[in-house]
Amino acid sequence: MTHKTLQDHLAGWAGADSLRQGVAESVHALAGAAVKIAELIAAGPLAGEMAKVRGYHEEGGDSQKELDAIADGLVLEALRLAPVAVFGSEEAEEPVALSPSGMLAIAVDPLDGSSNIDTNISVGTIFSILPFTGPNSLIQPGNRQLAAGFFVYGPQTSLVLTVGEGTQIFVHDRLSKKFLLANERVSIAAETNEYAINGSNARHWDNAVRCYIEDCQAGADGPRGKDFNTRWVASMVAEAYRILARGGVYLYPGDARKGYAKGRLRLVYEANPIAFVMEQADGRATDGSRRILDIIPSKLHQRIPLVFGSRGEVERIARYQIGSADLPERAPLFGKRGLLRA
Ligand SMILES: O=P(O)(O)OC[C@H]1O[C@](O)(COP(=O)(O)O)[C@@H](O)[C@@H]1O
Ligand SMILES: [Mg+2]
Ligand SMILES: [Mg+2]
Repeated sequence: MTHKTLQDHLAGWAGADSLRQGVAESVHALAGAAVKIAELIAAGPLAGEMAKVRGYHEEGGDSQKELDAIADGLVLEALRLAPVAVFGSEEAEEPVALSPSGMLAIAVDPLDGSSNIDTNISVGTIFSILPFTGPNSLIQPGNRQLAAGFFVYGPQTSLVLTVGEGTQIFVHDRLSKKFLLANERVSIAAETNEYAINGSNARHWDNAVRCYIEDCQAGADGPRGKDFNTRWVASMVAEAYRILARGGVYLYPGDARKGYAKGRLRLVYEANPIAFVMEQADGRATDGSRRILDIIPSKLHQRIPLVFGSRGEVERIARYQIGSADLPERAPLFGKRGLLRA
């Protein structure tokens, strides 16, 4: 069986359109960097002390691992050769100006799930490609994205990509050294019985999240009338890939811990690209109630509560948020606070 290459797929999409050709070039540049990152991850401890903490992000205080910084450098180096005017990264406080004639702005999480790189689980690189519109190009709403996606460094090195015409999955073929099309039209089941959330934060959740999870956990004996499975890899790209493959819902809500009022994830280079991929695969992504892609970012490293995955479940969670009338058994429990804490 022959598989279409990423090259052919993007060339067909871009045609003679120069903006699209720029997007295609950028995706190829990202793919080149991803293959190098995948090699380092596959070498694990043989590649050196990649999991060593080398510092803390100024914004938010999360730790930065050696490999976070190396991945960031590889992505930046690759994008210098693409028509990119400005590059924003989780690993750099400020955006970096690249080609003065570039027509694109690209925001990246070079290594998502990096707190797990020493545990041999799947991690990845997330990217969002926007048109360059001037100094604020990186903080356009997600609905302006031209393309977005993520690479997963797991048993397979995969690329999940959308250019706004559905979501496709490519797998890196080690023999031909090319990304080959494995799924041309990903479609997430609307209904699911799997949810992913870090349950250790339960005591910090607000009423809406607590009620939703309690109802799932009550299973066939509760208001949902069916049993649920919990899944939590603590690597969003791995969760997103699983949801694309077999449905499910992921939640990282805001909670009462210090610094977590808006959750943990970043709007510009985590939530927006994941939301674009999800919607193009018939799924949904919200901050609990609002569509992620319509939120206007205020700054590059802004956090946002994030819920994504199977459409029916994401929509149901929004109804818990507002204590909607079609959840009568739960409505009286809804207190003052929703997923979006002020
Ligand atoms: O450790 P926690 O709080 O459960 O958070 C896990 C989440 O944080 C992330 O690791 C955030 O991404 P980074 O690794 O890029 O900081 C997600 O991949 C994951 O879902
Ligand atoms: Mg991340
Ligand atoms: Mg990261």
